[in-house]
Amino acid sequence: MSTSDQIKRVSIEGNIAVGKSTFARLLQNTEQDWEVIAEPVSKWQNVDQTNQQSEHCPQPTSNLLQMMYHDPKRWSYTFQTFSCMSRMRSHLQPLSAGSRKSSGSPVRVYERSVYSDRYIFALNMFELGCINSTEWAVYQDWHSFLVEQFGHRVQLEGIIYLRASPQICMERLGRRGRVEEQGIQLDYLEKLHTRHEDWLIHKTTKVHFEHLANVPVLVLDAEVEFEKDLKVQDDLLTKIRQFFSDL
Ligand SMILES: Nc1ncnc2c1ncn2[C@@H]1O[C@H](COP(=O)(O)OP(=O)(O)OP(=O)(O)O)[C@@H](O)[C@H]1O
Ligand SMILES: Nc1nc(=O)c2ncn([C@H]3C[C@H](O)[C@@H](CO)O3)c2[nH]1
Repeated sequence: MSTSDQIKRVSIEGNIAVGKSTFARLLQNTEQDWEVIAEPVSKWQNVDQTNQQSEHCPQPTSNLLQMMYHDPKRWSYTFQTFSCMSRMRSHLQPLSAGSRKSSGSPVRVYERSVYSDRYIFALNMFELGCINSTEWAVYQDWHSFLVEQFGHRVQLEGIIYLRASPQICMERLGRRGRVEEQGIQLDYLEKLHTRHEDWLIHKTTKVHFEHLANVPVLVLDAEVEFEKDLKVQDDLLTKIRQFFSDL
């Protein structure tokens, strides 16, 4: 078996600002065999336009994250195509040299996935009326096609769900102060919270891939402050080690 067949692929899922990046950094700094792939937010904030430069379009980048939050009806479909393609690229990225050489059991951890792109965000935008029914049909068609074509290369062996109330996420979002997110209301985080609960806890979201319906989910209480508390970190890491070894 090659290393790429042995590797376990896990995504970290959770509401906006629940602490995924913070948690992912903790994992990255814990074990060499754990490779973390960050969410490609900076790509969304800097869409490269250098190939299309002309007198009418002189700026080399545009901030699609900002555009989506500013005018969601106009930009949500475009955003979801771009976010999902960038997540596909992350899933397909070759293994790092460290993971290839690993004699242990390498785990690749993604911050979100092509599945949360569809079953959390795109679905939510459709339900909010920011993606119309034609756009939703087109999105689902190419999403299913690509996931089926790439097969095991985009499959997950496990999901870690960082769970916290929308109110806690709202406070953390405010503290983080990312400029594009300043207009986000609690109501939006509540809707995303419900989407996560339906998908990962109640399992009532209809998913279109057999492996995804049966994927193990580890639910972690993300309300606790773990950034500076070593005891809490230790408890979380014990759960993670057990989860990874059971996959
Ligand atoms: N367990 C925690 N307790 C208290 N504050 C936290 C905790 N985890 C993260 N934070 C803080 O909350 C803010 C958001 O965290 P982070 O950027 O990791 O969220 P995220 O889930 O990756 O966000 P996004 O959904 O935008 O990718 C940061 O300011 C971080 O320092
Ligand atoms: N509409 C929409 N669709 C997505 O697939 C998606 N993924 C992340 N985000 C937003 C949440 C944070 O503000 C910021 C960083 O996570 O980007 C998304 N927004």
